Amino acid sequence: MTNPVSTRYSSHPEDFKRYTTPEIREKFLIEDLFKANELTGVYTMEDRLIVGGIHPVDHPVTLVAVEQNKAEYFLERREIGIINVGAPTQISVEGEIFDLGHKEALYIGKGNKEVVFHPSSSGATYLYYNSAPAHKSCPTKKITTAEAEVVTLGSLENSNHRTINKLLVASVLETCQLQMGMTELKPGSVWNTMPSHTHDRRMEAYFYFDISENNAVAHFMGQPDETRVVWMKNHQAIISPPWSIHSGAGTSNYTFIWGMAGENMDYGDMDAVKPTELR
Ligand SMILES: O=C(O)C(=O)C[C@H](O)C(=O)CO
Ligand SMILES: [Zn+2]
Repeated sequence: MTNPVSTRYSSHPEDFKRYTTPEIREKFLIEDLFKANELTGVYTMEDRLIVGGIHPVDHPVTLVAVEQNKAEYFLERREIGIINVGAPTQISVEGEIFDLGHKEALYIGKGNKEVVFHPSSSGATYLYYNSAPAHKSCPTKKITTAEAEVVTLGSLENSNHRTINKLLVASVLETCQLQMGMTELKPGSVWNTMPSHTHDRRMEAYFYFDISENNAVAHFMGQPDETRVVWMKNHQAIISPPWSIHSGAGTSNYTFIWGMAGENMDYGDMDAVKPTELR
């Protein structure tokens, strides 16, 4: 069987400035996350995060080690966070069943051998995941938006009114280095992460969804003094190296999942950049 997870190497910010649009898309954009009855992924050398999708259609999908792990099983030295962006479904971990509703998250700690993703009985199953190396086993836990740390930022006047649901963060549960959450833009607002920021201590990945038909998101990346744009469609993800801003403006409102790994677990550790400082 071919390896369902491909490798992407890290880029130097000076090299990034010389990339063409197709090169930026090839190195950072992840276009086809969901394939029927498969787990797909990209293993980025940016903090070794694996970013991917699981799409069980007519039979369950099992989490198995990929070539990059060189391990007996996927979670031998890793943790994983999964957010359901499709119909309510079930995930079994060492035989224990977790019911995962739309926009709910499941954290599974290092050391769990048997993880099975089941097709939903009530619609299409789309599970988005991030996985990071882990040094110890933290308890497996489901987190709903009611259990998340929720903050509302921005305003309609600034077109950036949004709710940040911090699902898998240190204030909600214990993880080794993974942090994940979901930001929902209010109707009429289109800007995420504006004012923007970088955090050299952590890389980040964004996954855009709930983008309605014929709409798209212009995702901005690069060092603050020399940015580039990547046009993104529904169900696409993008890798943000630690030196890069990660902001987006949609042609309509949308939702996205952010995930981070790296040096610290402090969600608020960001180096803010004013809109007037961007180039
Ligand atoms: O809209 C936002 O602002 C975000 O969602 C920001 C992300 O959570 C982020 O970049 C965390 O570092
Ligand atoms: Zn960030």
